[in-house]
Amino acid sequence: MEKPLLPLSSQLSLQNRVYEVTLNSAFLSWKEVETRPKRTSGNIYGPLKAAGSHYVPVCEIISVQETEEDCPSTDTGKWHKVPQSVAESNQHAFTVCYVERTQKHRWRCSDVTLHCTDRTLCLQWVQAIREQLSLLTIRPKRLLVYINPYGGKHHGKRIYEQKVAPIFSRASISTDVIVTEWANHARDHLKTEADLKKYDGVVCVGGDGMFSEIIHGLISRTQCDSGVDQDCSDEPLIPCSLRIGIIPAGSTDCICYATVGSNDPVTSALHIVVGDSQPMDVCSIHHNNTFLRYSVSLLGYGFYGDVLTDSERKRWMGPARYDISGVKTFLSHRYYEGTISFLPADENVGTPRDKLQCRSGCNICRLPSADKQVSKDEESVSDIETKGVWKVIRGKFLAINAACMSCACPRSPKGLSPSAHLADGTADLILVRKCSRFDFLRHLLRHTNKDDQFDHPFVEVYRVRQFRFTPRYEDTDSELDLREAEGTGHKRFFSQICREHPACSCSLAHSSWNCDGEILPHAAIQVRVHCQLIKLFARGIEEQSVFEEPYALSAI
Ligand SMILES: Nc1ncnc2c1ncn2[C@@H]1O[C@H](COP(=O)(O)OP(=O)(O)OP(=O)(O)O)[C@@H](O)[C@H]1O
Ligand SMILES: CCCCCCCCCCCCC/C=C/[C@@H](O)[C@H](CO)NC(=O)CCCCC
Ligand SMILES: [Ca+2]
Repeated sequence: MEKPLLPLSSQLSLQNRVYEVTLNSAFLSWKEVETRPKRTSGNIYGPLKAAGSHYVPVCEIISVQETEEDCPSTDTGKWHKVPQSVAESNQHAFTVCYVERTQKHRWRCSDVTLHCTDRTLCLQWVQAIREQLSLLTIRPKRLLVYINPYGGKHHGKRIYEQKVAPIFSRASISTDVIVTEWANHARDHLKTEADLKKYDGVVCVGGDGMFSEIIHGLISRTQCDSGVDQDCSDEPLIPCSLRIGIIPAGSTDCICYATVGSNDPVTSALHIVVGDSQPMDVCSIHHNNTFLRYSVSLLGYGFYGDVLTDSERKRWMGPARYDISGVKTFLSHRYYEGTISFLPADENVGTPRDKLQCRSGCNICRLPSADKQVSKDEESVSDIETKGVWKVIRGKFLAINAACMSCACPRSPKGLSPSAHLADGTADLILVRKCSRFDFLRHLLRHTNKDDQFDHPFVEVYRVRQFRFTPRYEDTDSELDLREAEGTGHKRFFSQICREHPACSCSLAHSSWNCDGEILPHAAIQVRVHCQLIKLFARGIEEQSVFEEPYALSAI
């Protein structure tokens, strides 16, 4: 068959109505054709108004296939599939599967089956659409999938098999699937074993902790292959080339929610299929000259560190563990002393309180940042950063949080820092100073409603590129001793007394850092944001108008 020329246009039928169907390089459209009813006793009724126009962007078509029509069997009267070749002439049809937007940023697969008068026309349509799809080279063809069977409510395997695998197979994506057998299985496999050249992306089925494993594996592998020493906190890191898809199956699923707008496995699978790409910042965390971990969502000392420490003992409860530990930690109302020093970001990346939320195609994330200029100017990141002025803040804090992105999640739909950006090379540093329980509750509750959680005299927020934290107890050896001692009732008693009587020079009160849901082994840390170090199969949260009026005719 000859190569079909575009635009291709035919009159095809859909649910017994005739449609003008057109394919060009951007859209597939179908529009009902004006029809005149048959003449009866010389009267003409009409013309009837043309109704129902539909536009599907080619980049949102998932697949096309020739359709097998259902016909009644002559002997049994039951319905069964008849291969297209033996079907009646008008029953030649093809089905196009495409993305449909529903509520709350969710995507669904929708189908349209168009009937042709003959098979040649039908095959011409299938071929033309397939050809357009083959031009979309950003779409992944081969994926490496890791499933954490124990994330969230332990539904990861079922979610993948029932909701995601059928979509991948419909989109002709081939997969190698690994169901993890131990913690850090995925990380270590990516770091040392996986033949990454075979794949166009990596898919993570699980929660934020599982995603963290994947990025640690990929980032370490990339640095190792390029000879970059991760222990050296000054050295710029090499961006990872493979994109990562997240199929949410965890307890918080904040990275998925904040990059897609929902924690829905089908939506995430469709963002992977269409080959979306969203760059993301990553924080590196060092203790002296030792690399500790990477973080993309929350780095929290004090309140969120304590919630996590307590909730780890309650893993068996599933996602509810965070609510129980949250209430317990809130009631304990502990505060911590320490010093934060930070390097503020330039003004042109906005401020944490400017209410300019990061959305699909965000202008702030497209600005060249200090980090991104490095290769152009042949100037090292540290040269640029030392030109800034470090600020130092000392005090008593209930919480010290750093968010590289909004950290929106079902618990807090606007997130920990609603105006933080996914890919601007900065993090928002939030300091919650010691205040009353009542005030802290008001602050926490504002994460769940429209009020500004930073609009309190005891809360400060800064947009930063780097920061350091030193707890008041300085001696790192005693830090470890304390951790070991915490288990004994005797020490816990004295530690409590010391917290409540700060005049006592012991200063035993200490917390831990919650790093994307993992506890860090040190409290004294140095953090630096690496602009756009990784890429996800996502596009950021779409503006609501895209959902309300998809492809309004006036816009085309
Ligand atoms: N096969 C496995 N057995 C035990 N632990 C695993 C396995 N695979 C992965 N893990 C670990 O399980 C931890 C939790 O996983 P995950 O993030 O998927 O779920 P979650 O903690 O319920 O969700 P969230 O991180 O969103 O709060 C991760 O730290 C990961 O390293
Ligand atoms: C009394 C009302 C209180 C309401 C408070 C709501 C505040 C919610 C802000 C949520 C911010 C989540 C940030 C994401 C953190 C993840 O990297 C991490 C791993 O999944 N999850 C937690 O640490 C789990 C953190 C859970 C905290 C409760
Ligand atoms: Ca950022």
